[in-house]
Amino acid sequence: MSNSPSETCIKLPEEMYQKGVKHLCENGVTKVPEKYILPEPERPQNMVVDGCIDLPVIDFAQLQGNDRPAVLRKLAQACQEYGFFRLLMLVHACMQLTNHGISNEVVSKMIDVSKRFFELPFEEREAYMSSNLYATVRYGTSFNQNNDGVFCWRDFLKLSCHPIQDFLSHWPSSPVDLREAMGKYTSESRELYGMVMKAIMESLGLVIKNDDVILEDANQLMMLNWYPACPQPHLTLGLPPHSDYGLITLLLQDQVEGLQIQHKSRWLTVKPIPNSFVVNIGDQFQIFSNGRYKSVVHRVAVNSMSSRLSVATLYSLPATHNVRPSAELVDESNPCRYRDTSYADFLDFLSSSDFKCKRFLELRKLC
Ligand SMILES: O=C(O)CCC(=O)C(=O)O
Ligand SMILES: [Fe+2]
Repeated sequence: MSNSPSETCIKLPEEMYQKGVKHLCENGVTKVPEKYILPEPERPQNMVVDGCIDLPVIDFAQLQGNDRPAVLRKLAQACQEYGFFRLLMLVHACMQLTNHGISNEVVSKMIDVSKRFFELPFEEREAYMSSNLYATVRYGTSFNQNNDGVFCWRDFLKLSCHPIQDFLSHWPSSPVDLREAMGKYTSESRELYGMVMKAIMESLGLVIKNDDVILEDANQLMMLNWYPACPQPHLTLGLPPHSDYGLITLLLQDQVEGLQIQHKSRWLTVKPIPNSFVVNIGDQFQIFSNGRYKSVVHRVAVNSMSSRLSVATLYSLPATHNVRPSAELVDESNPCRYRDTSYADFLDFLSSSDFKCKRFLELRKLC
């Protein structure tokens, strides 16, 4: 399909776009407005999509059991080759797992209450809108609505989560069960993060103590992403190609597919599978591992049939900490590959970047 001829292109006042995609759809938009239409080469159907990817599966029960060394080897391979893996929470439906980090009930309540948040009347959601990137509770749209030339087909609610007692009372009070359901999810997700991070460190041959800053003080941020069903999904994207900034991201998604990862120059769709999380390495961990583990570019496609929800919990070093390659992973044959990076460097990048440049890591490379 060619770029839509201007006479058929919908153009709306800028403030309409700032209110988000859900608001547009609620106001009867039946075609994708010009603001969301990507240049032809960047449209999803013009980049090779090569089917689905079976991400390496890390079975949480096995990771906690006698097979740990073998699972850690698999984990190392997944982080080197894909930068992504699937964390399977339950192996057999009938098996009672203890210590498995997060319960099905907490996960399904989290998905349910998130969907109900996005279904609230616009006036209620709007109360949390802010263009301030530092806001600890922020409802917004697109990737970076302050800068994006072309907008993405996504609305989001961003919540700071750690320490929870500092933030819970600022989170939306509607739906009435939001704070309780998301508070529980946040705490259980953090437990899971601790176990996953210890395993990732161990897979690199590193030991991490419970009071290490990476465990105890890691910043925790939750991104609730809502991708409304889109009348012309071939023209736009839910999220543009990007890598995540932090250490690792734990991604929970509903049953609608949309996430695609770049692997050997191809775009591959990650099928949603119940009882599992998708875990990916972020830029900070690529730097920390001196390039051993990969922070992989991914994006989100939208579709005309269903809206989609995902909850990305991003763990990163506290804003006061610089990230640099671990001394234990630097030697003569593995020279230091990245310059020291502060959170301020990242925010500078974020506020200056546009839709086409989402590769913060490239700017931090030494060789
Ligand atoms: O919606 C998804 O599947 C991915 C979301 C994502 O990449 C992000 O929030 O950084
Ligand atoms: Fe992401």
